[in-house]
Amino acid sequence: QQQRFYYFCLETSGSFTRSSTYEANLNRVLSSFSSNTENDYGFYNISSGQGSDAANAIALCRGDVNSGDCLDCINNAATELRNLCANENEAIIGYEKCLLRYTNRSIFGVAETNPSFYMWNVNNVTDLDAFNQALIALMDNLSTKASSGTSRSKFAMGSAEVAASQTIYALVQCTPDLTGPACSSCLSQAIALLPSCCNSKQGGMVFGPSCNLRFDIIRFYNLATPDTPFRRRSTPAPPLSLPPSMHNTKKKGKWIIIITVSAAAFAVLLISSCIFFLRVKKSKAKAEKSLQYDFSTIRAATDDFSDANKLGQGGFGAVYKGTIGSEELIAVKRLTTNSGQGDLEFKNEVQLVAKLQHKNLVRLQGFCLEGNERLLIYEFVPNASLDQFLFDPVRRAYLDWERRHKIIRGIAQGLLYLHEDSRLQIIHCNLKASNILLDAELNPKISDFGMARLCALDQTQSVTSRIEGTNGYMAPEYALHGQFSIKSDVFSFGVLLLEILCGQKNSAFCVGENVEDLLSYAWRNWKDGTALKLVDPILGEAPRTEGKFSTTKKLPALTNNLTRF
Ligand SMILES: Nc1ncnc2c1ncn2[C@@H]1O[C@H](COP(=O)(O)OP(=O)(O)OP(=O)(O)O)[C@@H](O)[C@H]1O
Repeated sequence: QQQRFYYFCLETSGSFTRSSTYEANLNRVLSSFSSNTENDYGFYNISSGQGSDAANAIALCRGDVNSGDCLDCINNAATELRNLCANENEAIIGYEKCLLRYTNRSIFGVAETNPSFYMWNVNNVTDLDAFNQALIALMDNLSTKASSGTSRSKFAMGSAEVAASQTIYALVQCTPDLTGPACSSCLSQAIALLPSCCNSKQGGMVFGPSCNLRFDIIRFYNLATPDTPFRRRSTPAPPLSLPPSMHNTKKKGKWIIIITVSAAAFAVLLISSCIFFLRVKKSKAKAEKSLQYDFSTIRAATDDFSDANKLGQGGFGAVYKGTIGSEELIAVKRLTTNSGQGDLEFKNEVQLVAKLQHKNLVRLQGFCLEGNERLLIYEFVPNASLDQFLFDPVRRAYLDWERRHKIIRGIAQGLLYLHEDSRLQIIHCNLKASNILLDAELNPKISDFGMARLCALDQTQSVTSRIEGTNGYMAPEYALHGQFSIKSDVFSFGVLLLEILCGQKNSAFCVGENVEDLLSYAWRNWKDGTALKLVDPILGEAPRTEGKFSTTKKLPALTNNLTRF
């Protein structure tokens, strides 16, 4: 069983339709790994098709993995990625032992650093300064090795002593199609992420499409000699032995050698530390800059926060529609919550939440911070929120069972990502129909996740006061004792699911003329074996034998691109 670390379904490269030429090419590419045995250095680069229908895939196994495990990992990745990413042209998945990406763009030989992903070991190191020094030197050393002209595999692994009792083990790797300088620059950017991801941690990993690195205080790789042909790499390398001349060195000579080496090592460490921290500072400033918007730009984009552009008012502030340039649509949340959070903390939190990207999450594009103004800039999602469809007697008819089912699946996938698959576990705490936005194809996107972090609020207080404890989405232990966990989100998801199924608000549920409590009604009918009574009559009479509902009523046709009602 392979351990999956991350995956991204990338919407930026567009999507394909079922049975399209691109889909056929993609399937061909993904099924050809097993037949392609020429995989020196565990690297595959396979393409099928021409022009915009071309599917290009790259797969790379960790440099110490043998070819059998490598193929198993890649084939499993191909199957999983196709299941996880329904129809995006581009996607990437990473496991402990391999990564796989496909796209309709030409990617061979191109160094790419986005999307990146990192993880860390939760345990802290004891002597931070000594650890960092050893780590920086080791990473720089491995990075030089992997990107040097002699390294055809673009892979290097090794270890460094922190103290007599502690060793750091690390590996770095680029896809072998990169040139040496491209590999070196890719690895520098990955190394520059270490302080923000893994500072003071005993282990960490940074993954990007073209390069990755990992370190730990436990040896996690197989001992093997880098640059031996890939298929022979399962043999352990012989232990290192000192050159005979050194065994014979007299004590005095030994001391000289040690001092010389130490002085040189110290100089290297000093220089690499300076370069390392400069790099980190530069890359952090760059990332912040690209996320930060000027207030004047947003004011112009929203026509000075005009009422005409106001999309609604939520617990954290009003939301406005805006247009940047001639066509980029954004949604701007003008925060009113005065959390007392410092500017730096706010920026850091935005950086973290902006990295959470999934097709079923509303993308946080940036922020604005000027004087008392704090704005969050999101992608604009054109079809408003689920409640505005589901609880509207006319628009509800657009949501046939197929669409509702797709919405439920999407919400579940987005929530799973927040709970389990993202680098930062997020408990939403306020999952409800108005926080599910619908895009032009009625795909659901969860909004308002990470708000407790962005407003530095105590999650219990903020959410209870905003929900006022009565809206029925909260798990009992949360409503009564303020205890929240991913399980409380699952409870809210269950309530939302029932609402989608019956097409009525939990807080205003009626059976005929009688006002009832949706959860009690659902439970009673479930126990009595009459659960179908819950189903929205608009969906038709009964589910088919395989458990799918079908619509008996002819619904008004949806336009390709629904606009906001
Ligand atoms: N990214 C977006 N694109 C389009 N519309 C949005 C976007 N974000 C929010 N909206 C709209 O703005 C309105 C207010 O959203 P907001 O999330 O602030 O409030 P809410 O969900 O009603 O309340 P709460 O703060 O409790 O979550 C909603 O009607 C929503 O449809």
